[in-house]
Amino acid sequence: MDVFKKLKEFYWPHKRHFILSIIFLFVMTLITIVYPIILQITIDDVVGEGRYGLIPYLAFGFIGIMVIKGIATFISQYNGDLFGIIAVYDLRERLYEKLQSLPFQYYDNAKTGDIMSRLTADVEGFRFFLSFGFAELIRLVLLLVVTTGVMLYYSVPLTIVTMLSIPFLAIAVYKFDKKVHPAFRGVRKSFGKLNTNVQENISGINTVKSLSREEHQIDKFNSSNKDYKDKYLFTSDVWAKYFPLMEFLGNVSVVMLLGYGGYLVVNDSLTAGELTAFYSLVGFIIWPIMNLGFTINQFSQSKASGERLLEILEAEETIKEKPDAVEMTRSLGEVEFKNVSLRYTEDDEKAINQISFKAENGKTIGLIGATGSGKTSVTQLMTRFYEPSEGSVLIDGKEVSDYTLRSLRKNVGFVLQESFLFSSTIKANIAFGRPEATMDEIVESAKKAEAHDFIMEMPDGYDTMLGERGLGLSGGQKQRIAIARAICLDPSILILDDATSAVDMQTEFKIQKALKEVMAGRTTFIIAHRISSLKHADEIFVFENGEITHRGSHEELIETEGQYKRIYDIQYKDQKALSASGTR
Ligand SMILES: Nc1ncnc2c1ncn2[C@@H]1O[C@H](COP(=O)(O)OP(=O)(O)OP(=O)(O)O)[C@@H](O)[C@H]1O
Repeated sequence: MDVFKKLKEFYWPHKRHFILSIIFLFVMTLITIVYPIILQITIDDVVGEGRYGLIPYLAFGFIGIMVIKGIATFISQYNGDLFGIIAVYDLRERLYEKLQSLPFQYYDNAKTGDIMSRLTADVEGFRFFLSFGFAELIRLVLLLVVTTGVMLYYSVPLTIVTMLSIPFLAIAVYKFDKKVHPAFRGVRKSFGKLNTNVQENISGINTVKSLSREEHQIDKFNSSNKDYKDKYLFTSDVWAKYFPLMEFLGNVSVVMLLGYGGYLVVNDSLTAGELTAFYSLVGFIIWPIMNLGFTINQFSQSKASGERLLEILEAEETIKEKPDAVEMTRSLGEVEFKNVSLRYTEDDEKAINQISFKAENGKTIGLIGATGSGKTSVTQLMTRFYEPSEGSVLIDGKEVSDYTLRSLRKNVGFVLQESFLFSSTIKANIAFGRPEATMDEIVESAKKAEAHDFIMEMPDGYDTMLGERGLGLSGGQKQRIAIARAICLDPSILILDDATSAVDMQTEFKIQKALKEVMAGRTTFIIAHRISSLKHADEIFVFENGEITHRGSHEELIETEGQYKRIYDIQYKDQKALSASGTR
């Protein structure tokens, strides 16, 4: 029950609907119990004693209580449903908010398909129990108590005999739950995996097709699909084994009732009407107890779902805002690293090691080095995507952790190697970081990013809808929209992480010309593998194994023996050879 206790804050505020539903459930249940009593009166008094004048009263009385039962059923079901629907509405909202606030570290290991299945199937599983399962359990207890009361009123010994097999039934139900709960947890997990498979395949369809790995993907899906099927079949197996046992135990009750009850009627200790009423009443107990298997089934599913939802809700938010965090208004763009090291996880080597530098406002810093040398890691610390393991990162002389996350990130614009475009209009994509931007500002940003001309050639211009992940645009076009998005944000610090690697040299030259204007007055970090992309930087840092091994201007670095000069020689060798042959 721990899961339900922990998730109480979502459903308990709506207890009004639950209580209403339960009150009318009481009414419904009590009326149900009246049926066998009417049956008993009809058999014993009307048929047995020939008092046919009672028939109209019984008939109208019966219709009357049917109407009341109908109304009670409506109110009970409607409120029960409402209770579940409203509770999971809040829950879904909170889950989504939590997903937005979880740090990058969480997403490093998370699988999209699995998260999706938690937000959909697991939330639904939880709702189903809130809406129906809870009420069903209460109905069962109620039926047990009231029915047993009426049975005891008719005949104490017959009640005892009839109830003899009930403890065995209860044990079978308990054992069933013990088996079925872990099985359902397995089913939920497997469904998450299945979803992950589908989602990854669709997201990576280009890679799958270009490497002709469709067969492999199909096999992978089939194995997940089979695992899901097997897990589900296992629960069916448990269900199929226990259900006949429970039914058998239920029927033992009925046999004992008919045997002993018949004996009592023959001995005139019980009337025929009372035996008939007893028979119906036993059905009211046996069915819900057998049904308890189904309700427990639901309960197990929703408990397993609740556990998976709690895993998200309770995931640690490693990057928290301080209670006294200050707003960063317009940053000056002064970035300083003091002996900063970063280790992504305890077991990892340091991704960056003892980095120190100071970038004055308005300056352009180039970062170059082999892949995995730590360039991106440096920039991710500026926006607190990750927290440094040692040292401090300062902006405008203050630790980045002293600022509110929102204001900090509003001041830093990123253009990544592969930026994400949403399936929305071009206009909305450019203004994503600043939805209040005017149309003029959007167009201005696009012009600076050399994107305006191709946008205008599109059928609906800025209102053109983009496909998922910007499908329908070339790599270079997508990149220019991403650059326009960063320009539109008007940040004090701009980070271009391999931003122009997807465009051809000519477009890169054009974008760089535009970016020069954009970079004016902002501190810019350019991460690039091409020297041409960063040679105009005020200072260039050369990264090797997480450390800055050389720093200086382009001119200084090509005069120094080292990594930068080696890269320069490789990239410009052909050019030098060409010009040498030209001068000969
Ligand atoms: N999210 C992460 N979790 C764990 N390790 C990471 C993560 N991101 C990067 N790393 C590791 O940190 C090191 C530095 O990576 P980083 O991305 O900073 O390099 P980079 O110089 O930007 O490389 P590239 O030029 O390929 O983009 C690498 O060894 C990488 O494997």
